[in-house]
Amino acid sequence: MEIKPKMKKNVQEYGLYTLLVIVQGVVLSTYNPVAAIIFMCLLGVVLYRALRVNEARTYEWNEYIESLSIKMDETSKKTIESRPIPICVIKFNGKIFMYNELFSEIAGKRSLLNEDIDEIFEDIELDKDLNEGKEMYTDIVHNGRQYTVIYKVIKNGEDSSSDYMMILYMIDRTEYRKMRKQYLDNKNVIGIIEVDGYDEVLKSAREENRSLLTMDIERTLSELETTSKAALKRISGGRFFIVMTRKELKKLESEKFEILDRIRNINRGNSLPVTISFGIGVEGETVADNFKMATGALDLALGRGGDQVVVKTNDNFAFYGGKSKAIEKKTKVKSRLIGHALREIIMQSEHILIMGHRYPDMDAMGAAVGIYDICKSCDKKANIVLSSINEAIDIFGNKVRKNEYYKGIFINHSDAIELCKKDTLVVVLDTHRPSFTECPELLDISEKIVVIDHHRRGVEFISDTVLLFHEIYVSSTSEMVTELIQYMDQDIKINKLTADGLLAGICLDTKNFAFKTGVRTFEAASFLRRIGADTIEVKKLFNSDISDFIVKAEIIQNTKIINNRICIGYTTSEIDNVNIIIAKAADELLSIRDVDASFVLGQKEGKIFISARSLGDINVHVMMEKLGGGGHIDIAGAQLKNVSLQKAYKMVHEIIEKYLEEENQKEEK
Ligand SMILES: Nc1ncnc2c1ncn2[C@@H]1O[C@@H]2COP(=O)(O)O[C@H]3[C@@H](O)[C@H](n4cnc5c(N)ncnc54)O[C@@H]3COP(=O)(O)O[C@H]2[C@H]1O
Ligand SMILES: [Mn+2]
Repeated sequence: MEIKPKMKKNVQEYGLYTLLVIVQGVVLSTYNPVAAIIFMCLLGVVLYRALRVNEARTYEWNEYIESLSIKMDETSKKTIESRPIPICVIKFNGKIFMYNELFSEIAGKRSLLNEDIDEIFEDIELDKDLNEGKEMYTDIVHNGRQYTVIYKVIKNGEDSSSDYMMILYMIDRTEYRKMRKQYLDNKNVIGIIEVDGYDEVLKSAREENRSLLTMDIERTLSELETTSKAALKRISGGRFFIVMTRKELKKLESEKFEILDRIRNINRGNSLPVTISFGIGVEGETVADNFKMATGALDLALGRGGDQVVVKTNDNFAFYGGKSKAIEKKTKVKSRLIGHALREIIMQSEHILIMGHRYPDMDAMGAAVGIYDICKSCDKKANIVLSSINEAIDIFGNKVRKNEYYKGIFINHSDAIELCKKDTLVVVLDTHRPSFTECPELLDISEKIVVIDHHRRGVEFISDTVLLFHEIYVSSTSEMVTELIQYMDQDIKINKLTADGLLAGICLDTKNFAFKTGVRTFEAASFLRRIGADTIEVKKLFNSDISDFIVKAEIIQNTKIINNRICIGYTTSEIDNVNIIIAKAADELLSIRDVDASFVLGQKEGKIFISARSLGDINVHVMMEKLGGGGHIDIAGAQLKNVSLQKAYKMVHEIIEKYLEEENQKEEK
């Protein structure tokens, strides 16, 4: 309103004139007092009238201005009132300025002018962005109904002094949401259940107990069928097919698939525990999609050691359980079959490229020279792809390099990429993650890939293999390659240093025959001993410098023990082989009494390395998976980029706490 300043100005001028006239009156009074009094009285009357007229004009002016804006509001009011959806206009301070009847019905109040929108809808959150015309959305619940509020900023008028306001449209989504939830809840979920090592488990019970064992399994699963309102059907021996709804799946997920524990508790004197692998497909477009996803999920569950549930959605996997160690299978049939197949593939290839994981360790390297010797015995040219000899393999690597037998064995990445053709055989060892291999480019070029690995399956997997040898219950890739050598039809000649390398691989991954060591591990070791492996030479391959001992001491010094059970330590020393030292330190921390698991962190080249170890009760594989790592149930690791050591330490600490918390909850149940 422009009128006020002008009024003030006018009054000031009136004052000046009045002052002048009064001065005149005073001067006049010295000449003629009577005339002066009459003059003064007339002046009073005139002034009074002037003031009254002024007041009346201001009032009229204000009336006029207000009527103008009311007229303007009247038009917009009409449009708003006629709209068939609830609408309201609020000022930027949240006060209601205008609304229609539908809106007041929702709000549950007739008169809403100047009320605060926040007080009517408690959970409303409006983004007060001065972005004129941009449509924004927020969801609220009011009186048990769900609304989507569409709102935008508008200007009340054309000129720069006009006010910004917000217009809100309320869309009632209650019915839609209800139907959507019902639709999603009732969508189908397909599952395939496999009893892990069904035949072996049955055989592990006395003959007369076997039928009881199968009955127990069936009864437990049909309980699941009933409680989940599902349909269950046995497909073959230890395989079942199950269909249920998503609503029921959610219940199973929220109780973390108790069925795993119930199955594991079955006891009919069987020496092997009963466990299941359960693959579930959900969110697929069709039933066929869900079935396909369930099959993939089951493979993944089995590849991770069984005793777990894998739920596959369109773009994700969720894992439940997986606490048991995989059981060593006594049959060597598979090694013989694979050995035979591998020889055939090698014979059909001109050139073989062998690679392990990045930063190869003695297991990968031992297995690599083992495959190299197989190729050599078949008169084929082979190379090991290696960018540089790292500290984990330096003693062995340099011995190989100097040895005439292995002349020209190592090639670097660029040479390998140049050499690699479509039909070049690429043998990947000690990993199944494409991105984790020494030279991932080769996997894109070659159409002939063989993978030999013993790690529990992660989500990422080399899929197009001509031959896959993936056994998670063996100690090491070196053990697997040793078996292949043993069972290949051809007479394979193994160099003594190769035998040392293979034995070193087994020693490393079993921590000198303490972990994951089965009957077959000793058999492989004794085979290697027979063909010339020297245990003292193997031990020397692992010797370390005094500086390593000092860093290890630093780690042990700052190790913290949580709940008397889990160790966490770190080093800030950025030495080259820090990843090996933390691995060794993590191994050693397990020797502390009562300690079940250990985690050690280190850093180099802007990357954080984490080594995790466990005596078996705690699954460090899933804990490291949370950080993008992997490994085995008892030996795992992860690497992190773009985080500080402190941050990484905190992350690991939180994972440990969460684990202990979940375990507590389980115990309380
Ligand atoms: N991002 C990721 N994704 C998937 N898997 C991941 C991963 N990061 C680590 N892993 C897996 O976790 C296991 C533990 O790794 P870590 O480096 O602690 O421990 C490694 C290695 O650093 C350690 N090591 C190597 N040389 C050693 C030596 N001279 N003395 C003691 N330990 C040694 O022995 C362990 C060998 O274990 P293994 O190869 O069977 O399995 C490894 C590794 O393959
Ligand atoms: Mn290994």
